[in-house]
Amino acid sequence: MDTVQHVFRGTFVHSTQTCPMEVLENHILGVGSTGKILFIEHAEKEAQLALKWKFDESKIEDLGKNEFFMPGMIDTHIHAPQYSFIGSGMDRPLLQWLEHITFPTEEKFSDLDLASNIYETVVRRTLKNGTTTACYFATIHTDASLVLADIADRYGQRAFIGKVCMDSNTAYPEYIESTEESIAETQRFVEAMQNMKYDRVKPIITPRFAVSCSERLLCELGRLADSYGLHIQSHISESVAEIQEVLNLFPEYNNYTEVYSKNKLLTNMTVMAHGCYLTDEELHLFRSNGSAISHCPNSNISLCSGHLDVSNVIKQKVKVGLGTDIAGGYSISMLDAIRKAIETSKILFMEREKRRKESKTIHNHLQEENGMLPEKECNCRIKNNGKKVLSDQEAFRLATLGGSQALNIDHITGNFEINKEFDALLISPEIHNSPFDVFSQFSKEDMVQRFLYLGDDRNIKAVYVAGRRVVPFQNNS
Ligand SMILES: Nc1nc2[nH]cnc2c(=O)[nH]1
Ligand SMILES: [Zn+2]
Repeated sequence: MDTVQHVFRGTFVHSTQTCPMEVLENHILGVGSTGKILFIEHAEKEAQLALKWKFDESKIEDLGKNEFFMPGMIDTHIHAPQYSFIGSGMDRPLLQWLEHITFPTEEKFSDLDLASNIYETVVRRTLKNGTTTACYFATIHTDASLVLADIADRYGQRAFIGKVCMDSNTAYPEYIESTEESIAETQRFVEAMQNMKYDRVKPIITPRFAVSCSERLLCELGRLADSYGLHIQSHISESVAEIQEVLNLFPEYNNYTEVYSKNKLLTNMTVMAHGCYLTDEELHLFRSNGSAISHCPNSNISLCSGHLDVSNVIKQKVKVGLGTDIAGGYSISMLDAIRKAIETSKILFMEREKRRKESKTIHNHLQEENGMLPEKECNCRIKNNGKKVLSDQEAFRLATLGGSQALNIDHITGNFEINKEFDALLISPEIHNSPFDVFSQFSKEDMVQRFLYLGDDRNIKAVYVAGRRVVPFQNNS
């Protein structure tokens, strides 16, 4: 029997398959020596649990008043080198932004000192903001990508690391590899990562996007992913100009999704960023292949790329998580991704309503809504009840359990179910300098909601990955 490493008593908030946000008050959670959750029960069972798991009740760590644990957040799409220009260059559309800002910056990451410096900063910053798992794009440089892996491991962050592959770049030909080089270097990267035997840092096959990859490269990367049993990440249907470019480059394919699927890049271990313009037919292919979408709402807005209708993605039963897409997105915080996902959903709802109201009389509209009364005439939350707007709870689930499903690691992390690893954030709403206020009438649900909308890293008192406290940072990291 595993020995108990930590026992916490207090409030635990998480998502399950059936409930987007479950608030467990006065509970007790035990973490074993391997970092796995051994039990989570109502605190009235304390004595029984102490007997069964052989721990001393005086060792229980009590949470402060109004504090709670939530699962660590999962950033399913982030470009580590782009942290060096975060919050700048937001006035260009995607393809121009890549050519003029992104590629010239990434090219410089052949310099290992630069890479090490930026990568250490990004790992620290993401961890401090509660990202316990990050799915990173690095650059085309193998050795610098290995540096990122090493830093993530040293700080204890759970991570996927992608050495970026691109053998076609007419926009900025200085930043490119040959097809053979890209394949050989990917193999070298994967084998070097496997030799390191990191516990929680894994390689991920990373064709940048179809615009910058030849068909042969895509095909060989699909083969490599298959033969090594690896995860895959890329971009898809982010902007209209990008889609047009893909259709020009790959005229023999019916749509963007087919370019990846026919090259074995759309598997149940694939996460594709954006997907703003995917048709239901393409979403169907995602679903049947078990592939996921990383919804990156900040980036979609910042680069004026488009909007993803995440409610439709959920309705089509496609796996979906959230991503910051640094530096297309300007915020490192997954709390921002939660907020922007909700706001995008509201914008889409209002646009739909506007179109509907323009084309129909109010009378017809109400009939179509199954007799639902207009908002003024009833008390119900018409938008959420009508399932038209992403709820706060659902957005919370996307940032935690949804991300773990998207990355196919939901058997390991994503919530506080027994046997999963304890990836968790200790949230303290009443910390000194808190960005929001707590009033006496607040329920625990109110507290969580205020944190999601108003909180920041100041409220994240501690971060745990697999039971190990990784924030505040330890001396060796
Ligand atoms: N947002 C974003 N989209 C891309 N498509 C190809 N590369 C990129 C990138 O670095 N960022
Ligand atoms: Zn991206």
